[in-house]
Amino acid sequence: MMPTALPPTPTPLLDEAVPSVLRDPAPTPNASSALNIATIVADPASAQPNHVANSSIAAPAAPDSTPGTVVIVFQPGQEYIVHMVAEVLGKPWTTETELSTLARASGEAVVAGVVMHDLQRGLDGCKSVRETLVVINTHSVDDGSAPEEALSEICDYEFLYSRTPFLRRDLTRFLSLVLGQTRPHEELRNKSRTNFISTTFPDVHAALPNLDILSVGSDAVEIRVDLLVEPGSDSVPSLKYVGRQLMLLRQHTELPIIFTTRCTKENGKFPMDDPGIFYRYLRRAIQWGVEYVDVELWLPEDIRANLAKVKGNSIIMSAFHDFSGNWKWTSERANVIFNESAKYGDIVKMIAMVETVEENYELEYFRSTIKSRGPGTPPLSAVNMGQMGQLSRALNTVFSPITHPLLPMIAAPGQLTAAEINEALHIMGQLPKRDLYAIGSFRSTPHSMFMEKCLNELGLPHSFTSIDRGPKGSMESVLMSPQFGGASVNPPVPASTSYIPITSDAARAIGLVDTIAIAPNDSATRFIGENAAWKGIRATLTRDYVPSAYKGRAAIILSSTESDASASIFALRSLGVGAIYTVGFRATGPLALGLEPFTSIQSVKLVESPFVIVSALPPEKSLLVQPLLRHYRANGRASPPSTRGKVYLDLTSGPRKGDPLAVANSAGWTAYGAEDVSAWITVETLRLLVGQNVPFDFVRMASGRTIF
Ligand SMILES: O=C1C[C@@](O)(C(=O)O)C[C@@H](O)[C@@H]1O
Repeated sequence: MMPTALPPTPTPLLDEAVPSVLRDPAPTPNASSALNIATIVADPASAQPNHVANSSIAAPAAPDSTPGTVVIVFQPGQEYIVHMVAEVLGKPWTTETELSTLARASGEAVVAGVVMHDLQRGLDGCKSVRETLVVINTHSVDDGSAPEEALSEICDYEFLYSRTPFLRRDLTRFLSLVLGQTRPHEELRNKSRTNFISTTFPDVHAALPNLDILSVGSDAVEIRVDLLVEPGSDSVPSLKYVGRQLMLLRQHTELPIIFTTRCTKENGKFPMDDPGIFYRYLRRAIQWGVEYVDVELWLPEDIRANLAKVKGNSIIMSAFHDFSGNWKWTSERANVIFNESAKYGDIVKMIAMVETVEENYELEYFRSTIKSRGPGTPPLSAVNMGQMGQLSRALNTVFSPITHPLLPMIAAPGQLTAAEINEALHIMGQLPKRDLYAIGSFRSTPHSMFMEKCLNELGLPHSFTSIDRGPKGSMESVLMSPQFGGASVNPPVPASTSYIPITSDAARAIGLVDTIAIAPNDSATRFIGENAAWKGIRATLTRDYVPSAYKGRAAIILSSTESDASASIFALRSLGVGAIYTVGFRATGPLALGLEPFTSIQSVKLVESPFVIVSALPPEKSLLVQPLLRHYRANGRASPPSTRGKVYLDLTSGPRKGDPLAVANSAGWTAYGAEDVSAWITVETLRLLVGQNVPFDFVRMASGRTIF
């Protein structure tokens, strides 16, 4: 989606206009907006501010605010990138170059644009407060140029971009990571199995057409920087080339990236005569906001230590490979290597070439000793190479390297695909066949065909059947059958349903279960009621804005019932939104605290402009949101940019009245429809049901289902 609502005129921050920019004054209501709230509110007379203070269930922790001042270094003529950063962060911006003034003045985070030639002078003037600034060099690669190395060096991070439709999302992802707003590893470290696809393309362009299918079953994508081949060069690809390749890959996958410079001794192409070159590339990868960097253990300790010091929010994967064939998991050396790796590695990867199947059992014993060390020990990702080592590739659970038939070559001897690993696990009895269901008021839908396709692609033995909810008691009997292995439930059922004895906190707070997943082994019950919808809604909301952009801002939710709105309320709360105004329903459930019903045009006039509007109205009422979208229009000059509405989420599906998405787009909102949310919900459902990751773009391209 292209950026919206860039400030049409500069919004100065440090002159007289400052108060008006930062204070978020209430917008002047536009008298011509035909706001007929009464047509939406079912029973206006009974709608009162809700002060239900009892059963409050905490929403997940809201994001931290962006710290201090974000300094955006830009090339002459590229000022728009400063505006875009400010948009993504939901913060005001300035081109004030006295960084010291800014650093001292700002209680509130701001974005300061500094043209590249002025940066050094600006930094010289603020040495004592340098650490309060996050300095990001931005560079457009559209003219084939690369950033000056000296400039990259003095900045904390660097964002390389081209002006494509992917720019906004890539920028959001980059900022979310480097500012610590998203921590992809937090989720992955708790997954029972994780895989990463080792791409081996000499040029990322070749990967793009198949990237979605290639990464089915992967939790991350490895870019083997040492295998990239820069046209016209037969040595190490330049940083300029690598930067562009990385940018391209990141624009085309939402998966975290692993940046690997594998050395010649460990089956790679990076020469080992100058370890400093590894530091240069890996340090730059951290500056580029790569989620995982692979740091080889043979590198001198000062290099590894320095990388750990500057890693920011990137995760360090320490890597050790032995190709000699003589290396033993049973030797004391295995412990020494693990301990040395654990000094600076967040994850320890150990890989050895083996000749016998017994060496897999030795590895499993070693793995168990590491596990028994308990909390504080970094997770071990360990496999054996060669055909004899394939068993260990199925048994490893932490970031297993996988390949795919569409790759030009395997990255290491004995690599398996995600499907082969799952098939092996099934044969060994580690992955029993389960009966999965879509339970709802539909028969075979494109959605269930898509699910079957995914199971097939992933080599999973499970069956997938769509069934109607049917008469009372029929769902219960499905759940009680011994083969029952999980279900997506659409429409969702109340979280209080008696035959779903355990529900997740989110499902309980939202009051609805839309997914029934198999509970972890140590649970008292066989399955657990989950809610995938709120995660889908949150993922959609944070595609073009960082989580903290929502913090403290107002939201409006339109719905005919509280239950249609509850997943949205929970998702918005998880983003730390401020006031939530409701239209069309009055909340009484666990999420009701702090919700304010709009009862009349007067109440609309009194409130601050919403940052986000969500409509969960039924199709026949869908057009009722349109006046609100026009009233709080996101473009135009009626109000200062920082007070305008930004995000519109339309959860209505099916044949509808009006075209709220078109209205939202033309009024300048960043608008998303139910299909986007549905695709994210499907991603989440698959994670919950079968523990596998299927990328959003693949789902968006290949499936579709309605949610409400
Ligand atoms: O470290 C590893 C593991 C690997 O060597 C393997 O054995 O599958 C493949 C490499 O691409 C990756 O960086």
